[in-house]
Amino acid sequence: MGKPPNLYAFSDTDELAQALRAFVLDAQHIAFERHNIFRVGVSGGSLPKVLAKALLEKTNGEGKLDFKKWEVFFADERAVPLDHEDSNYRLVKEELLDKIPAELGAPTVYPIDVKYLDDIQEMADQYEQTLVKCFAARDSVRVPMFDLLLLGCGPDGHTCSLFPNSPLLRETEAWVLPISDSPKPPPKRITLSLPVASHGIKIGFVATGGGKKEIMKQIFDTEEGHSLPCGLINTFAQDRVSWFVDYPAVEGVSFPSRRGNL
Ligand SMILES: O=C1O[C@H](COP(=O)(O)O)[C@@H](O)[C@H](O)[C@H]1O
Repeated sequence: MGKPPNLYAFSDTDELAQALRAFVLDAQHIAFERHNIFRVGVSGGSLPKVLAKALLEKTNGEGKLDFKKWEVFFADERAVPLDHEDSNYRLVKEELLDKIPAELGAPTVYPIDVKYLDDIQEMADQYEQTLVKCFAARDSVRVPMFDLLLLGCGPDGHTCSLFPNSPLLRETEAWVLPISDSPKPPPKRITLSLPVASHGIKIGFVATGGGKKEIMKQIFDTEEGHSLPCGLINTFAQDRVSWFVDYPAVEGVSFPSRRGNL
């Protein structure tokens, strides 16, 4: 596998959130040094709640989040209105964005263009154009490099809206892809392609709860797990990937996890 990903396990989500905060602060620091802006791709699902705990709860910890220099993009999004209960934007907004204290500044957020709810190819193309404008022209950058990608892992090993055995996993050119038959509802979505979802300076996965332990065993302990979407990102991005999990999610996993500390 080359350089293996980092697997950090914690006794509860409070501890996990503290470590995730340190990880995000580190990524922010690297990004500010690099280009004084912090480009983050976020997922929906269970991630926004844990992320909000990491970023909003007061800690004694060092480091300041400077949200006004953040640009927030969506690793995947469902083709629904932005206030719909299935919208990843709505989830991230309600869990995190709406709760950021004014003194920390407000990020620039890039939701999908809901004009294209009935044409997901066009929606994906438009979102790709958004990335092109923010990250530099497509001609000069083959694949955009996020400062930080924050991803989830479904119980089937999907991440973003890249599902196991999907032909979308073979895409090498497009940055953003439409999907019309997602096995998990709602069916119509857009997603970062695998090359983009693997192209973060840092990539953080968050997976919690016993419901994830079987898939974690597959991803980390089996050969077949390497071809699951999460496993492919581990393989491509190697030690740029860090997993933040709780003990129930790695019960029975043999791959070495570091307990409690980054
Ligand atoms: O459908 C989705 O699922 C994944 C995983 O969700 P989780 O609830 O198991 O963490 C999520 O990362 C993705 O953004 C979402 O659209």
